[in-house]
Amino acid sequence: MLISSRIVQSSLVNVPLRLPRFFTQARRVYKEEEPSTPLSPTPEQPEQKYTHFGSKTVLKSSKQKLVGNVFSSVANRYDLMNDVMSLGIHRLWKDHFINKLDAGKRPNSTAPLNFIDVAGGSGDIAFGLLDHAESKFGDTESTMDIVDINADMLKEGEKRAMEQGKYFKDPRVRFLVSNGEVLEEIESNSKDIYTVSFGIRNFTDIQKGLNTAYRVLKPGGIFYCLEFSKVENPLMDFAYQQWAKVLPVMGSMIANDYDSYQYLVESIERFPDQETFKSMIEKAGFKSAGYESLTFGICAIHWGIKV
Ligand SMILES: COc1cc(O)cc(C/C=C(\C)CC/C=C(\C)CC/C=C(\C)CC/C=C(\C)CC/C=C(\C)CCC=C(C)C)c1O
Ligand SMILES: C[S@@+](CC[C@H](N)C(=O)[O-])C[C@H]1O[C@@H](n2cnc3c(N)ncnc32)[C@H](O)[C@@H]1O
Repeated sequence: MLISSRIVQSSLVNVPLRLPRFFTQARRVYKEEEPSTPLSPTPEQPEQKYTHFGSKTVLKSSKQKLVGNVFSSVANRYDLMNDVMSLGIHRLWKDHFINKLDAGKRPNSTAPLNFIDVAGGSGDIAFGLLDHAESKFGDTESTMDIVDINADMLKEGEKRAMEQGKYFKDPRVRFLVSNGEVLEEIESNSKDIYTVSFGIRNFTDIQKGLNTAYRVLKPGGIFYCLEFSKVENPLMDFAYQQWAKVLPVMGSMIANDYDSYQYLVESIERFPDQETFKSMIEKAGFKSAGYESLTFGICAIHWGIKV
């Protein structure tokens, strides 16, 4: 019997797991650790909080630049590396994310939606959301702000829009270089849908990013996040950890960049687990917060509503 690709696809994205009790793992707690060898503050550098850059402890003021260097370095091989590292499964995650949100101006509605895709990079989610709104609801009016702190990554998005002949120099679509933790150009209470995909993990202050998402959303607006998370099944976690060890080697061989992919692996490890991140979403003020783990918890979709 031919197994339809959709059955295979859905089994790779969302595996209904009934874990026996002895399989459950203690939840790893996300916390900012003080540096093991604290840099003593100098007169030029008053006491500064530290943060992590992957597994390294760095001055908080330097993280944004370090992350910027990483994404400027990976930008031109970003799409290829995603397919290689995830065996193409990242596409299934993103399709599921877009279909589950199912956003678009309904035919009987007069008000187009205002989307913002933060850390939008090469446009996978932003373009996918607009395509979905148009194909499912005939929506060609909703607007999209694609925001990213890194101009090189945004250039990849603009290049794709130009090559595909869609959304380039489109009055509905803006490409904005801006920090997702602040979004100073975005008015409060102005957006209907806020999405962030594989981006918030890289923020210097994740809670600040969530608080800003809350600020820019309208009452009734939806926060929607796709991010790496914690693998709940110990056997799958073991296999995943072995795979993760290979990612920097792939980065070195394909993109000539071992360190950026070592950072990727370490940043995934540092990101809070599903429940902890849900609590952070609630702390920002969102209600009805929830999540869905995908592919054994390799990543998860989290959401919340601004009431
Ligand atoms: C610097 O930061 C980044 C740089 C960059 O270029 C991209 C990103 C964003 C990254 C992604 C969107 C994808 C990254 C991919 C991974 C972290 C790997 C995910 C791994 C898998 C989906 C496969 C896991 C493999 C195993 C568990 C090994 C055993 C199983 C198989 C080989 C068969 C496949 C079966 C399953 C997957 C269940 C970035 O942040
Ligand atoms: C792995 S890429 C994700 C791109 C895209 N959302 C996707 O799903 O493929 C992470 C993106 O987050 C961006 N980023 C990191 N820190 C950011 C910040 N503070 N504000 C906005 N974007 C940020 C990076 O520049 C990069 O483009």
